[in-house]
Amino acid sequence: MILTADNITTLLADQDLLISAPEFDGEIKHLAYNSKEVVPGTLLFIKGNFKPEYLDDVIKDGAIAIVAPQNFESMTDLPTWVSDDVPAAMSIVSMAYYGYPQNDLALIGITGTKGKTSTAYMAYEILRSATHDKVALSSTLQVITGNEPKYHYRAHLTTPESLDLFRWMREAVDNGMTHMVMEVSSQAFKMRRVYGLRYNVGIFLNISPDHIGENEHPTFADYLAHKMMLFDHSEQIVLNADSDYFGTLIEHAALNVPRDGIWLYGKEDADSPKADAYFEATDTNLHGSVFNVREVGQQAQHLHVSGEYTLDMPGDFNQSNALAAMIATRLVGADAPAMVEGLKIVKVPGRMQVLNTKSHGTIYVDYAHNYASIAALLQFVRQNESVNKLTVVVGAPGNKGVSRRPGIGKAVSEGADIVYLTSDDPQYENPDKIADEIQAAITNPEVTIYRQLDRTVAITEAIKNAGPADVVVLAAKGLDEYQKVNGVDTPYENDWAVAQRIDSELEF
Ligand SMILES: CC(=O)N[C@H]1[C@@H](OP(=O)(O)OP(=O)(O)OC[C@H]2O[C@@H](n3ccc(=O)[nH]c3=O)[C@H](O)[C@@H]2O)O[C@H](CO)[C@@H](O)[C@@H]1O[C@H](C)C(=O)N[C@@H](C)C(=O)N[C@H](CCC(=O)O)C(=O)O
Ligand SMILES: Nc1ncnc2c1ncn2[C@@H]1O[C@H](COP(=O)(O)OP(=O)(O)OP(=O)(O)O)[C@@H](O)[C@H]1O
Repeated sequence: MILTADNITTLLADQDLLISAPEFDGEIKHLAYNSKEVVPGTLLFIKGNFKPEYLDDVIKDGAIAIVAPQNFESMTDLPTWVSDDVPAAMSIVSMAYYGYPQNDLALIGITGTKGKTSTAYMAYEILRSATHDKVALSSTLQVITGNEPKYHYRAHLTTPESLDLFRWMREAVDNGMTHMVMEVSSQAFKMRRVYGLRYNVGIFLNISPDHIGENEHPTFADYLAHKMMLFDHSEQIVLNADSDYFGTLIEHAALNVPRDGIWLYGKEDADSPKADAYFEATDTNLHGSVFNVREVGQQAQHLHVSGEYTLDMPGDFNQSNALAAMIATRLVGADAPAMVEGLKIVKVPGRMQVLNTKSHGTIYVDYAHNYASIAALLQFVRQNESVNKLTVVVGAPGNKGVSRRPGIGKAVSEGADIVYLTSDDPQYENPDKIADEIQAAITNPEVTIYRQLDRTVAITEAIKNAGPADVVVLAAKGLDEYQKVNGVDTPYENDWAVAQRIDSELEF
């Protein structure tokens, strides 16, 4: 793909993203936002904390022009488009460069404080069944643009940089994909990674205080405002009627989408506003769930999703995620048999993975790492009357999400019998101090607290001491295979592998 200098000037001017354009008539053969990705013919976008010294390599490696904020034009002789919003400019130029691949994809965008990845995999699996494998995925865990393993990429962000996103979308379209499911973080809206992109269906799962701090959102209001940008960019919206701040959410949604394009879902008997579709568990156990979906009112009857579904993932929050995925996929063409099939087989790596042991009860490996998700998980386990003791192994990362620590302690205090406070990516902080902060919020004297900063030893002890009717939750690290310590990714076996190994050693 090739863009001319005139194309770029016009694209940026049309979006009001241009301060000045260079005298230049070259052809752009490649785009990059990192100096290490520059090849001859590259247009480089200079954003974030780009260091002027990178420019030496950029010129040496053959960049022919840059899009940069003010002041950069004086640092280089390279032709420069000056913009006061380079990330937005990058999105607009990237989508054009890759030929607007979004126009050939039915696109579902998913946001929410919790459940984005789980819901994305559910929608992906339903659509795989509905479209005979013509669906792409962009999630925190993986990006999938085709069915062969070479088109499966490890993700580095929940929502990729726009340049990567549109390149992957192009690849998906070229691979014959007709649908795409993607997670859209509030940070992606804030950092303009999805600037100018519209979704056929936007799913809004829930919102609770999170992601507030350095490098994220300064306040909850800022977090909420950026999450609600999904409403401004979606043709239709699937909204959780049980979400906190529902009044604010529906008010904002209604400003952008007519009522017959807003689909509300909720839990049967929850004290929530009227929804179009409800779910209710008909059989829930520690390993999975069977649930019923009921449509209410005239609008909902177009959905045709009433009936009973089996989900191979436990937790009523996952039934809620599943109903959101069902409605959204219905709106882009999936039918009920595809939903039955997709939900029966869906697995989300590191989310609610269940290990049933012979003598040490049920073990969950789960990514829950803030108050809302740990509380929801422990509450779900508690609902099961056969559970004896509930043990949680948990820590919190260093230099990140500091505000989560008291929330983790509170959730443990409300729901656990035993807790092992341990390490979770301590980075440059002392994990013992992080554990102190979590422990300060465990006010329930009934909770037995152990401190074991070696995560592998903590998991070993927790499993060893659990009886056959107990549950052990290994929280917050999912299938991560490293601990971030002092800026280094230190190899770590992963919680699931440790649990399986300990269980087989104990049974032997
Ligand atoms: C605040 C934030 O979102 N920052 C992201 C942003 O940083 P940035 O633009 O300042 O980039 P930087 O790493 O400081 O580097 C500046 C520029 O120099 C370039 N560079 C860098 C090194 C070099 O040798 N040469 C070079 O050209 C980089 O490519 C970049 O364009 O762009 C970088 C990639 O270009 C991201 O890695 C980085 O995410 C950081 C790591 C991050 O932690 N982001 C989190 C907050 C985030 O985005 N999270 C959400 C999920 C939240 C949720 O769960 O809901 C997400 O969508 O992932
Ligand atoms: N709807 C929900 N409400 C509350 N908790 C949930 C919900 N869905 C999932 N969870 C819990 O949150 C954890 C993280 O889920 P998931 O990875 O799907 O969310 P996410 O929004 O992608 O998270 P993150 O932004 O932290 O990557 C799960 O392992 C589960 O414990």
